[in-house]
Amino acid sequence: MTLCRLEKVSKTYAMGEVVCPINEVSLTVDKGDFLAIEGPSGTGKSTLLYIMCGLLRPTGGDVFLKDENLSSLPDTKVTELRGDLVGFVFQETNLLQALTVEGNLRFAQSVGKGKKPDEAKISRYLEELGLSSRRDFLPGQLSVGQRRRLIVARALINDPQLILADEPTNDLDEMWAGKVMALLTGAVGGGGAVVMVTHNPQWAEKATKRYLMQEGRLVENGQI
Ligand SMILES: Nc1ncnc2c1ncn2[C@@H]1O[C@H](COP(=O)(O)OP(=O)(O)OP(=O)(O)O)[C@@H](O)[C@H]1O
Repeated sequence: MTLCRLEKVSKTYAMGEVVCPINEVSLTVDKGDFLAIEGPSGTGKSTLLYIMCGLLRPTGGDVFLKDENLSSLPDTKVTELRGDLVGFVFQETNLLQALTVEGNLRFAQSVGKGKKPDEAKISRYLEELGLSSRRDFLPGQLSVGQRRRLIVARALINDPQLILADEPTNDLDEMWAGKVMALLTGAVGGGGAVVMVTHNPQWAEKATKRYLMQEGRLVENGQI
């Protein structure tokens, strides 16, 4: 089953200089896929993930989440669809600074598809990601790596079918990076799909398909 499909998607930014990081990219993400996207800094990898879930509208082409063409939907509907289907591991740690670790996860549950608190699941993720002793801390009181793990927990807490992960192992030591990769792989095994942007070939090797972002195009098995 296809979870996300891009058809000849392009994106141009016009902030003085015109930049076209994405140029007629087509891609299909099916259940069971674990895609890694690699490529030099500034080549449009984050832009692509944002477009895939409707956080950013493309300049051209079509984006489908399941069977819904996002270009024909208003922002409110796109937000709803994204909440039902997608978990996003942001590269920037954009946590809610006034809420505790546990509060951030509870908030994510309240706006997610179930809209119900599930304390047992929160405790399980805190345990798995080594944050149990920090559950009452504010994000500003965490280490950078702990914040990264919280961002991962937040993305997974609603069991999304499609996980878009932007450099999810950044700031993590080998042990925690391995744990995050195991959670992502487990989500794929459980019937989901992952698209992961990474600069780390060791983790990219765990994917079922590898792509290189190069001059606005996605090249399968491309070499840096
Ligand atoms: N909001 C924006 N306005 C104008 N230009 C932008 C905007 N966002 C990104 N860009 C430009 O688009 C290009 C691609 O950026 P993007 O963040 O997608 O790259 P990336 O491959 O994810 O980079 P990195 O590996 O460093 O995270 C960059 O040249 C960047 O300057």
